[in-house]
Amino acid sequence: MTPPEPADVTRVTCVGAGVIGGGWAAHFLARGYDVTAWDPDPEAESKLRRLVDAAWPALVQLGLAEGASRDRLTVAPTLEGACAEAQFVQESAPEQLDLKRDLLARLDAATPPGVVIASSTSGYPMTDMQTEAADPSRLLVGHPFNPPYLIPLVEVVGGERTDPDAVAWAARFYDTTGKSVITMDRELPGFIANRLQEALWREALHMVANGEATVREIDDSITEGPGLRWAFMGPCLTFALAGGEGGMAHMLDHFGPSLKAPWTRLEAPELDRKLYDGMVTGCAEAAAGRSSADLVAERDQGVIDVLRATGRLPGQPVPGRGGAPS
Ligand SMILES: NC(=O)C1=CN([C@@H]2O[C@H](COP(=O)(O)OP(=O)(O)OC[C@H]3O[C@@H](n4cnc5c(N)ncnc54)[C@H](O)[C@@H]3O)[C@@H](O)[C@H]2O)C=CC1
Ligand SMILES: C[N+](C)(C)CC(=O)CC(=O)[O-]
Repeated sequence: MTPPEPADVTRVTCVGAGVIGGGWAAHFLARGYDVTAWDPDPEAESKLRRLVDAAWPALVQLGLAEGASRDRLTVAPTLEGACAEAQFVQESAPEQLDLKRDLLARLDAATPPGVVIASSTSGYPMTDMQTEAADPSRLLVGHPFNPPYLIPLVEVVGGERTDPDAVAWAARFYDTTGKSVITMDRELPGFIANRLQEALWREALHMVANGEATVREIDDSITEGPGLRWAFMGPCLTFALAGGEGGMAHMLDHFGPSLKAPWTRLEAPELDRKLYDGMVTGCAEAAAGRSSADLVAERDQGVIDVLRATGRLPGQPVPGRGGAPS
């Protein structure tokens, strides 16, 4: 059986309904889909509905699709029931390889033939996860960014046994739902964005472990500095401007040698108790009394303000900037 045309999809299933599965559910609901969720946690439904309720004001600001409603969310009692009529499945279960392998095989068995099944994994190659499925050809990675209902990017990539047509279908489907898609033609652990984020994160952990900087200084160094540029211009083009009229060529001539300077320490630090506690305490200090719900609301408003200011709200196309959500 072939999957429906991406534009004809009306029903989406989200398996695993935590931070990311719930965020995907909010995204699809806001875009006017019927969403069925399944999660083995008995508390999952109340957590999911709380997450969707917290996300909804931001989604209303962005503009809901015609017919979009939180009433179109159903929580199924079984995985099989959740998948029986799915036209697309987004898996967002915990990041454990054996769990993903078994779960993807179960999803494959429960989902109508031809329907594409995407994993939200943050870094496992699909080749390593599709090993147990009877039909691995429809399994692929659709890696989102938190929160999936606001951050446009999704990285799409198949495994060795994925049908390229399934990858192309998923890219078109995500695009239809308003996501900004990067389709990768090969597997890289961590894909593109997490490979970049991981380098920054590793250095942040080293600085905290060594007492070189506090959590707050690290966060301020990005939000008051490079992060302002990165919202609309990537690190490569930004650094080309560091070369003045000479552009990237002058930038490389000038600063190339510092690539060999000990600015970075590429081995991951040991995540021992001291570092763990230092990060947790440092984040509590940086939150300065704001609850997790306060921070989610602040983040959501901040992302919307940035999207608006940089012309990336629906219907705000800006020349030279790809991937505006529709
Ligand atoms: N948290 C983040 O910032 C991001 C996470 N991801 C990926 O999304 C996936 C989910 O991560 P989170 O939502 O952060 O985790 P989470 O811990 O918030 O949620 C995971 C959910 O999966 C459920 N679950 C447990 N066992 C399950 C099973 N066998 N089948 C189905 N569901 C099961 C849990 O009850 C929980 O509700 C992971 O693969 C992660 O790497 C991707 C992008 C960003
Ligand atoms: C922390 N994380 C590695 C799970 C983050 C991601 O995968 C993407 C994101 O939201 O930054």
